[in-house]
Amino acid sequence: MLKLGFEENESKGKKQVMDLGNESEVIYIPRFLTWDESWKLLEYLDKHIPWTRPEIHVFGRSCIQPRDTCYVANEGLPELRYSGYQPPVHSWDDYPPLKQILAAVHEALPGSSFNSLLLNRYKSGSDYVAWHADDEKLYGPTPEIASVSFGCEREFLLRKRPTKSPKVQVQSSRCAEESPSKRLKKSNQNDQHSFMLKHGSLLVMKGYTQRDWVHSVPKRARADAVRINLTFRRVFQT
Ligand SMILES: O=C(O)CCC(=O)C(=O)O
Ligand SMILES: [Fe+2]
Repeated sequence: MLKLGFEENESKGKKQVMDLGNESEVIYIPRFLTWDESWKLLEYLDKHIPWTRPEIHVFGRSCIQPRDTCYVANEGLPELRYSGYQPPVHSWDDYPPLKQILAAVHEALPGSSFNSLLLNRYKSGSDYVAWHADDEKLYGPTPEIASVSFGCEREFLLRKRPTKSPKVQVQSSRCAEESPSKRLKKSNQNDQHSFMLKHGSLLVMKGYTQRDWVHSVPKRARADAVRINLTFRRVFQT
């Protein structure tokens, strides 16, 4: 099996470390994987992953998740459940390239040990993920989440949760429609951040980012090509 090389050098593009305050941090490495290996991986993932577009349930309403998804995890972990949906668990062994990407991510993030992976496929600019936090209990209080992107560049937004009555504005739904731009206008400059997630990039959310911030990938009319995103997570045994 070919090793995807993670080397700490200039060719990775500038590594950005963003301190969000209160022990929340985001790291962004634009050229984590090379352009060529990223195209091969995109092609492989598009073709071989058993994508589904499940029905999810939010606040008593059901809707079709506005993107394709697949879940891969180690055996014997507590099951993931979000928006009333429990994704079937697939095995790493059936998708060797996922293990290669996992190894490269582990190499880039010393001390990390991810045991699960949520994959998303955005077929076009009308696919999206609504504002949410990956704050499911099974990830613990300070989850490290490593996100690798392939294909069409899409905007990844981070927004601080309001300090008062946090539940009011935050959608735990990942399918609800809302206009991020309207909300963004109201908030402070330091309470919102945007990253154009490049083909082959790595973005890491750390510390209390899931407790204090929400994130989304909004619809974009002009994004006309497929994007695949992989988020590696560690599920804790209870
Ligand atoms: O596609 C992305 O960049 C983010 C996906 C995400 O936030 C999630 O799957 O929880
Ligand atoms: Fe997320």
